[in-house]
Amino acid sequence: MNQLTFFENKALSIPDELASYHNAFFSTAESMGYLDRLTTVTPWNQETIHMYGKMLKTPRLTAWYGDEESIYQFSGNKYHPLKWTPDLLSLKEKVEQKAGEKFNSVLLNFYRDGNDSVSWHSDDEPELGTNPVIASVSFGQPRRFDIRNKSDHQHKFSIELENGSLLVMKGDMQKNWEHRVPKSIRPMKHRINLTFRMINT
Ligand SMILES: O=C(O)CCC(=O)C(=O)O
Ligand SMILES: [Fe+2]
Repeated sequence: MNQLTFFENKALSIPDELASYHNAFFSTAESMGYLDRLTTVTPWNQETIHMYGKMLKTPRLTAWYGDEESIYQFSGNKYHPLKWTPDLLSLKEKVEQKAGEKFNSVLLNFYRDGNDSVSWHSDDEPELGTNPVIASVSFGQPRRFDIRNKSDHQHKFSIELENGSLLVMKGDMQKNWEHRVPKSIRPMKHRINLTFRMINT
């Protein structure tokens, strides 16, 4: 069973208007290949963020790829993307076909173990536009993905993002909802997540 929330024995998935989930979008063998190659060839970075007057290290490693003009502004910094690799371009094409959308950039997250995480946030930067479609691919260790309503934190959903899965977020998912990947006290192996985005330039 993948879903963690249940109602009368029926698994509750994310409402269709917020996201669609595709398990085994990539085969296990394909996924393991991508995980291995992306782990080793990506120039991973650990960003520092300013929070509560402290400089904190982001609890995961990241990398940003995309078309040259897909510059991403965050906390007063401008991030220039790395150039597409053949692997990332082929992933982008498959994901674009399924999502029925074009993307010009991808953010890679590397969760090294259960201590790595991403805390509650929405991907609502202005350059993503209103109601963006964001396609999220996961390789490696399955991790829990939580979603909660911004105005009612008790209104929430959880799913497990499995090896080779594709989650397409859409509608008002970024406007009215937040998401996270929580830390886990159970031992966790490597996971790489890729979120394909269209940055308006
Ligand atoms: O790792 C994930 O599944 C989510 C990553 C995420 O939310 C993000 O990069 O904005
Ligand atoms: Fe996100």
